Amino acid sequence: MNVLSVAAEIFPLVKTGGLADVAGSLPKALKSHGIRMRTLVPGYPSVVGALDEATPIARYECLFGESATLLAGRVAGLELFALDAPGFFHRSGGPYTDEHGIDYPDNWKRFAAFSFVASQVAAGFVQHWRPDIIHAHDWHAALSLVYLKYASDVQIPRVLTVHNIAFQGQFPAHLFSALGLPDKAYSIDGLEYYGDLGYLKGGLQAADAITVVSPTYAREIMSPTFGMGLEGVMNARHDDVVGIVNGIDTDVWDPAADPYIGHCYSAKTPLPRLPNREALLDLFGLPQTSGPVFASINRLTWQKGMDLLAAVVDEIVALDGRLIIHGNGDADIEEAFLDAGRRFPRHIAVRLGYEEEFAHKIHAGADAMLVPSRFEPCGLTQLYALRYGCVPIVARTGGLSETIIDANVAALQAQAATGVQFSPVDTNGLRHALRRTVKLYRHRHVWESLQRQGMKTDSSWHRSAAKYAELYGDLTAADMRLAG
Ligand SMILES: Nc1ncnc2c1ncn2[C@@H]1O[C@H](COP(=O)(O)OP(=O)(O)O[C@H]2O[C@H](CO)[C@@H](O)[C@H](O)[C@H]2O)[C@@H](O)[C@H]1O
Repeated sequence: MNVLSVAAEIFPLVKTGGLADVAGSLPKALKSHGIRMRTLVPGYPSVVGALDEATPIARYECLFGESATLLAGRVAGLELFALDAPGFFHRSGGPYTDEHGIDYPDNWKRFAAFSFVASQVAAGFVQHWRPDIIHAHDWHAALSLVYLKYASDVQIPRVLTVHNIAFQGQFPAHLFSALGLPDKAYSIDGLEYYGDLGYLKGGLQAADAITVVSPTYAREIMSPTFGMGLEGVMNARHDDVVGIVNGIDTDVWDPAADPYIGHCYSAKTPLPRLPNREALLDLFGLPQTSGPVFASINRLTWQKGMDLLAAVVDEIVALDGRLIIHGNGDADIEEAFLDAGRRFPRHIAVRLGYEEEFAHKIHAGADAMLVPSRFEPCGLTQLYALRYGCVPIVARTGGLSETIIDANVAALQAQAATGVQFSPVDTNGLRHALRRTVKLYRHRHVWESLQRQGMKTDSSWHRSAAKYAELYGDLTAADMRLAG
């Protein structure tokens, strides 16, 4: 079976978060199910520059006002199509925002052009490669399903994955006429969204199946608290929604063969974490300690609850813990952590930005990974932490609640616990979780059991890839029944 995946990011070429990790690792995991997934991505310079033997397969003289070339090529075991449209994608900022973090004003057009081309590839535009399914990710690609449904003669089953319903691609309605879609696409069953255009909303309506990155989040976004305005659509599409937890790329995240860490180790020999811990404290300029080393590798945003963490740093200091922060995001949260680092230089170290190498070193050396998200569709950081024997301390929400087993009495007795969950997700809940964690940490055998159970957890794509394969199979079978 051939599947066209459509994503705005893909690891290792362009990444602002978990979407890239999933788009980069799912195709490999599907191979053993006989599925050949090729991914269309925007032709950012980092993508176009990395393509091996890039072959131009189509040329657009005027694609939404820009010239563009559709390229095919391979990178790191991935089969890619890249839409090389310099006017849209060769920019000095990030994939969606300029260097000041401001959304590009023409995002509506950039991702409409990208999605339009995706719909053409889905419809069999590329010689010798016809997809059986189109699988779009998040709002940047959602319009591809709308183009396919309303503006194509060829139809194939359409799948949309919601990685985070907070990002919806909402634009003024007057832009509709520039999208080249028939009028009927602007309706309550289509793109219309509270009088605006809703790219994600349109994709949710046009999809034959909607996947959400955990069953818990799939339920949560049917409520106003988490649905962010789309709860009505999610409820209406209820029968076509399936929650599938993300897997991780166990080749990229493997403490037994990680090129970024000084001392490799595995569940059988977890002791060598100690030199990694020492090296990590040195790297971040913190004194060595017998107290717990907490870390958080995160976007510094409200969603991730990083303002809550910044508000309780005094608790970590009082518990004689260390805290390592790596990430970037909202200016006030960045400043709150920098300030904490200045106030408690022996306890708190901050490195703004994001580098894969630091992320790996931190997972391999820290004792506990803090993930205090207010909502979390799935979450990958806690899965990487599990595999690295870095005990996850997570908010009880979304995918975090179903991937980490709380160290309650029953779970500890059964030797099943892998971390700490906390609720309510506020500063009191987080303070309580920190105190619980330190108590567990002081019981070496209990702590080592948490680490061992975590490292034994299978967070690979194994089970989840099978669920995607099953979904694709069901959709193509239904499609053939309709055609027959
Ligand atoms: N400041 C930063 N800049 C760049 N990268 C950073 C970063 N901080 C952390 N990262 C990295 O980005 C990834 C984070 O992925 P997550 O899944 O935890 O959250 P994210 O909100 O990005 O993804 C969304 O999509 C994924 C995939 O479906 C869901 O798991 C998740 O719940 C949902 O919010 C990790 O690889 C992490 O190391």
